Amino acid sequence: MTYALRGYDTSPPLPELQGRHIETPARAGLVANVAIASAEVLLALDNVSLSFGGVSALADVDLSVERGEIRAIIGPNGAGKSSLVNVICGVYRPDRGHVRIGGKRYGNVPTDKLAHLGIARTFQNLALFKGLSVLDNVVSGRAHTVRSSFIGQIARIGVARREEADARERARQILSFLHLDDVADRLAGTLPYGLQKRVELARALVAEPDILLLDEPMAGMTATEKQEMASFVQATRKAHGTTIILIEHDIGLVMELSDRVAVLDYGRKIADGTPEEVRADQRVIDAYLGVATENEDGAGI
Ligand SMILES: Nc1ncnc2c1ncn2[C@@H]1O[C@H](COP(=O)(O)OP(=O)(O)OP(=O)(O)O)[C@@H](O)[C@H]1O
Repeated sequence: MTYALRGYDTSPPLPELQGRHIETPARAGLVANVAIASAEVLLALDNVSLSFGGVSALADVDLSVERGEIRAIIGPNGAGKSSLVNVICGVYRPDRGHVRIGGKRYGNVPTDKLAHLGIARTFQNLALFKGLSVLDNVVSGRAHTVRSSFIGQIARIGVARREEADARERARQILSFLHLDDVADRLAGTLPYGLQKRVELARALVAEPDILLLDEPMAGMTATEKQEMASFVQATRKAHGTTIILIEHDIGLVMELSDRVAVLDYGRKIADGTPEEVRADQRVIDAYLGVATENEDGAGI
C-alpha cells in the first residue's frame, strides 16, 4: 500500500537503495563495542514545548539521539521539524523543557558556542558565500578553531599562519572525501544546486562535529543528486563515526538511511522507532494520510 502524504514527497526509494541492507550500528547491533557505543545518548530533548503566539510549534517533545546513529525527524509541513532544529541550535529558547548535549542541560542552547559543543549544521536553504571559492567556503567552517589574535590574523604571523594552513589542509581533505576536489577553486555560486548542497555538507564536516544536523539536505535535488548525497551521508557516519540528525521530506530515503525515526505532527511526537516500526504505526499512517491505495508493487510508506 502507499499513502498520500500531506505535503510530502512520496517518491519511492531510489532504485540503488531499494531493498539494499544498509549497515548501521543501531540496526545491525554489530560488534559488542559498537553496540555499547551506540547506547550513549549524545543529545536529548526533554519535554520541550515552544509556541508562537497561539500556535503550538512543539508540545512536550522528548527525543534521544545516540552516538553514531542516523536519527531522522519527519512530519508533514508545519509539524514542527524546523522549530525542533532551531531549539537544538539555540535559535529558539523553548517555553518549557531543555536540551541535553553531552550530558549538560541547556534551557537555551548557546548558539554562538554550537561548534564548541560539537554540533554543525546545514541549512534548509543554501547559506554559502556565493562570491567566495568552494575552498574558502569550506575553510570558513573552521572559524571556531582560530585561537590567534585579530592582529596576528591580519599580519598572518606565527600561530595565525599555522592555523590557516591547517584549516586549508583539512578543508582539502574534506573536499576530496566528498569528491569536490575538481571544483575547489570555483566560485560557490556558480555550481549547480546539488553541488552547492554538497559544499554546505563539506563546510559542516570540516568542523569535525560529533553531531551533524542536516536540515533537508536533499530538498530540490534530482534523483541522482539525492542518491549521491545519501551515499555521502552514509560514508560520513562510517568514516568519522558522526552522529547524524536528518530532517528530510523524502520518506523513501529516510526509511533507507536511518536507524531510528521520530515522527512529529502538529508539534507532538506521535511515533518513534525503527523505520519498520514507524512504517507500521497507525498514527503515522493517519497523520500522513489519509488515503491508502495499492500501488503496483505493494510498497508501503
Ligand atoms: N517564526 C515563527 N513565527 C510564527 N509561527 C511560526 C514560526 N516558526 C514556525 N511557526 C509555526 O510553527 C508551526 C511549526 O512550524 P515548523 O516550521 O517548525 O514546521 P516544519 O515541520 O518545519 O514545516 P516544513 O516542513 O514546512 O518546513 C507551524 O504552524 C508554523 O506556522
